[in-house]
Amino acid sequence: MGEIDLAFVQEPDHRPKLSTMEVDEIPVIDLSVSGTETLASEIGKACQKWGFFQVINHGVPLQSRNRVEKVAKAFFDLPMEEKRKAKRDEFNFTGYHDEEHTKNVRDWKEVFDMLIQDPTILPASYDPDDEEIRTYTNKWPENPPEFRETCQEYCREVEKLAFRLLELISISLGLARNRLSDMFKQQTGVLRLNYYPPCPSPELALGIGRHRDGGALTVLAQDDVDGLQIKRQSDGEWIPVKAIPNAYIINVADALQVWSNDVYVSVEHRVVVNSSRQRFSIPFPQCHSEASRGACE
Ligand SMILES: O=C(O)CCC(=O)C(=O)O
Ligand SMILES: [Fe+2]
Repeated sequence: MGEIDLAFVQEPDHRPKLSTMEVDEIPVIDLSVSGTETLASEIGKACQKWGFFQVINHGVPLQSRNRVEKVAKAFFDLPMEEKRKAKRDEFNFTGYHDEEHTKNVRDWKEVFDMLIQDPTILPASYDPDDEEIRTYTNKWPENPPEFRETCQEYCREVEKLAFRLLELISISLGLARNRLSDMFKQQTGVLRLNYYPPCPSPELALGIGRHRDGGALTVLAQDDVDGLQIKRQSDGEWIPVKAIPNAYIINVADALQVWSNDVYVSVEHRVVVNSSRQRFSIPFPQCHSEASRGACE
């Protein structure tokens, strides 16, 4: 089957069409202009119709984002044996990983996962009667030396944006401003660095197969290489999300769909790879332990 391992090959129905179609439909919301009520209403409409929107003038310092992008590139550029020193293991899911599967097909990507709250204490199982807990800690690479501090600083900045968005979403649902954000005093999210290397058969594989995100919402930074596609609700077509420099892509995740009684939608998305350019993205999921257990109010 061509030049890639069969483990990466999608079933024919799920292979991407590598068209150059560009669609500019997903709402772009400027967080610096309108008043709170207007913003909440725009966001609410986007969450209903698309489950996705982009934000500009969002308050995350560009310097902090540039720095984290730089250390991510430097880390994934390291030789494989160096990256594997920070590899995930069976006891701790943090660190480097290059064997993730989505829907049983291997993704064409490498990732680095770090806990936003270190240590993070989580229930040992999804069984609500199981009292056992597990403690997880971060695994940091030695190189680049500024990796840890840079990522931690970025997490603090992007978390402020995630909380602001949760407040606006709460207002948009007719709830008190802090109704949703109050559930996140105990943060259990994992900041992920995604690296998609060039792929010799981009018509057969995906950077990430189709999926919906867990948690409440995801705040995603992507670079200038397109690749993210979402499944349009109106007709089930896969449409690309155009990268706007320095914007964030926000998507409703599963817990928010449940909390909104299915008014807001957690939409399927995937990542298409290409044969010439590498791509980087950084998702920040807003999660908490009840959401990650699936036990939502
Ligand atoms: O790389 C992207 O643009 C999307 C990443 C994503 O969907 C995920 O990590 O869940
Ligand atoms: Fe995702």
